Amino acid sequence: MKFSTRARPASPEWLDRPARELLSARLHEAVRRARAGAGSDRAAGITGEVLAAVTVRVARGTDPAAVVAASRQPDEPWFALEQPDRDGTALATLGCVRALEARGADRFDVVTRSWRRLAADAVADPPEGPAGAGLVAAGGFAFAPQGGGSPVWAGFAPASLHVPRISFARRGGDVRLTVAALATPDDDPAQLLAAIEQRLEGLRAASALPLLDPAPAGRYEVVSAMPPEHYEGAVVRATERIKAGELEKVVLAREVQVHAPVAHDPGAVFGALRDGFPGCFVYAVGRGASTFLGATPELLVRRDGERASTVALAGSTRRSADPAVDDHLGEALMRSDKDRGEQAIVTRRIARALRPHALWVTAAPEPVVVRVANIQHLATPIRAQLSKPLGAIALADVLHPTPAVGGEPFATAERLIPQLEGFDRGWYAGPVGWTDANGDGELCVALRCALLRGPVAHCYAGVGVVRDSDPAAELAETEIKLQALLPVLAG
Ligand SMILES: C=C(O[C@@H]1C=C(C(=O)O)C=C[C@H]1O)C(=O)O
Repeated sequence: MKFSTRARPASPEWLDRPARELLSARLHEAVRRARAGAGSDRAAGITGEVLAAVTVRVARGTDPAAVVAASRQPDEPWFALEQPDRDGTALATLGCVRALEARGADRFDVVTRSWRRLAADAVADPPEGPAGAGLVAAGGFAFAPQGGGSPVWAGFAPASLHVPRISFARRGGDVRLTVAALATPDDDPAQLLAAIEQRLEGLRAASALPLLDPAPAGRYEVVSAMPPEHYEGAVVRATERIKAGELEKVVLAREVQVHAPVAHDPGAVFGALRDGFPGCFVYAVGRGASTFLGATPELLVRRDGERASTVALAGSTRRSADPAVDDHLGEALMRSDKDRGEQAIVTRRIARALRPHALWVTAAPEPVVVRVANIQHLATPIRAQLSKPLGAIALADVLHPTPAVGGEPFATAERLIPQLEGFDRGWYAGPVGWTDANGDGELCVALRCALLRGPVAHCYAGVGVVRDSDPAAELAETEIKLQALLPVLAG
């Protein structure tokens, strides 16, 4: 018997020869521009840093998150955002050639300006194909301007977008790979190319994410960071402030931790979330050894040219395995004055925030019931035609935080939230997503989430507190929301 001795390549050749030549030419051009820029006016924003990238089509079956999870080196930054039910829409990135970070009230503005400058100067293909194909900046923002200062959130700056080394964007069967480098005046284009090629050689063409351990050994412990009575007490105090006329609504959250006998596996958790919540935005942001991930039903904003879309999501009830009971729960939610009121506060504020930037803003006259595996919500889709060239990150700045996660009026809620909750929200309820070189992009609200740090997972869930909120019912609602993550994390 004769066996073929021809060695099969371990990985596909990600860039063919013409793509390599194009990349090489772009790297030369980027270094040339970086040198020219370094000698010119820094005050005009010319910094001597120029991005170069090339985008190619790759095999239809390529699974962006699976390739990234399988190829990630220890502590290499990564990002994934996927909505399986929306035609397999996915963006997954690996590495970082340039981090855009900021803190404080103008953090959205600071990273927007840096990104615009880099994107405008870049030597790259214009965005084309699936959303997110081409050069992007991906990452997220803390809930509060200085949020994430506590040690558990180390690595998660209040604003942190990365321009990745490698990114995959997919829609349907169309998958694109973008590879990027940052050229500075002292760089050698040949070395920049060699670094990219070396990283591409280490990419593994995985077609599935790892599975969760079906029979984990050892003890898992689920603990409230603070006793549940602390949360009920916070709800009581919030309703008192609302009745005193200080504010209409405030969202209060709590933290629950899962202590596992071994380190949580972010790739496997991401895989379980996308299987269990295919209609949600399933996201992951890896910084150092930590990963912040979740499956959220809430879009903060999608910007596509002059169109902006968002959704006002508020008002929640549980689901039932019995379809008749499930429908009944949904109908009761639609008829609940408390939930409709909570929802209307969010819709009104979003429309008001968008109006100064739009030719028109439309909100559906009535909310609809949106169902995900563990919970149902009231949702009002909202669309706007922009009258100003605001990009996705600037729009996130206009909208964040909506009263779905903050309160109304926010100036009052902003002071009350840390006082009553008593912990650092970090990136919980902040925007997570990406923007491209045109300013298009998508950001979701990071809910139903966990911060994975080795064997400990920090999970967060909150509810909107209004005048007639019942503390026990609100505590129960946090438990329903936590059911997105706890079964996946707790072995
Ligand atoms: C704050 C959270 O969820 C938000 C609050 C909701 C509510 O109070 O009904 C519903 C959806 C979300 O906008 C959370 O999941 O932690």
